[in-house]
Amino acid sequence: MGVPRVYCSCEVCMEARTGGRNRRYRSSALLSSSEGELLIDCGPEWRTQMEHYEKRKLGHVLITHAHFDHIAGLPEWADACRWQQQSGHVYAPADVLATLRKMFPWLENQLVYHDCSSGLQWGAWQIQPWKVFHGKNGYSYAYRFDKLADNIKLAKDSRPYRFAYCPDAINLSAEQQAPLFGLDLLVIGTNFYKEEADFETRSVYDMVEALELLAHVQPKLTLFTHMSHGVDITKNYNLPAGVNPAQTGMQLELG
Ligand SMILES: O=c1ccn([C@@H]2O[C@H](COP(=O)(O)O)[C@@H](O)[C@H]2O)c(=O)[nH]1
Repeated sequence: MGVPRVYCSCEVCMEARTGGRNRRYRSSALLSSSEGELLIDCGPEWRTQMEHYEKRKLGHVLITHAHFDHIAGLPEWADACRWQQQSGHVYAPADVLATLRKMFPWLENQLVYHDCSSGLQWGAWQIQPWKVFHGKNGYSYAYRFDKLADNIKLAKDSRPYRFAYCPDAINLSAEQQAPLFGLDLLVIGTNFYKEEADFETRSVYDMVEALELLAHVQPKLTLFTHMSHGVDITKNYNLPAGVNPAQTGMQLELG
């Protein structure tokens, strides 16, 4: 979630406006591989971030669900593609693509839609979507990324890298938790440290609930993303080893 919230003057939002450690964009990640770059979600800060990283081109975007904070950058990207006389490629399950068609009927002039319901191979990565409960907002998709074994012999007892990206979920069923086992890295959304609102009004895990999930699925490393003003990054939440809040611009070597 973006911080500061325009309507809010809480301590976290005020710190974001002044000190800036709590200033956060909507969640998104860029996967670089031998195949090129794949952006995961394309929110309203897409242009700001492209400018910040001095990037002029983007060819491929994977979408978790068609909510404003994950797709609002698509029209601007499509416009950039038009001026660069290139096609952009969007990957999402069929129902997400159908919603995008209704919301932005003109985008397919410039963007090519690919239904990835049955998975997608991206360079060394096998990518698989699965449906996750998104509370009052219905459902979203999460993605699991399994690195394909290459010719390099792996050390004994090691195996190719696996990670999952799950920004918008809450109260996952046992079946929905299954792809979260055996991960090297889990990126999971937590709006608040502890959210006090009624469960029926909520849509994303808080950190306290996510820590219970982590104790069960036991990823080697976890990054919390999608943090709203319910998380004060200047505070010490005494998170366990291997669990950290994500930071804008952070980079990780995957495997
Ligand atoms: O149907 C919907 C519901 C919400 N949104 C956008 O999602 C965020 C709020 O996200 P949470 O996942 O509930 O934290 C906000 O930007 C809404 O505008 C939507 O686009 N469509």
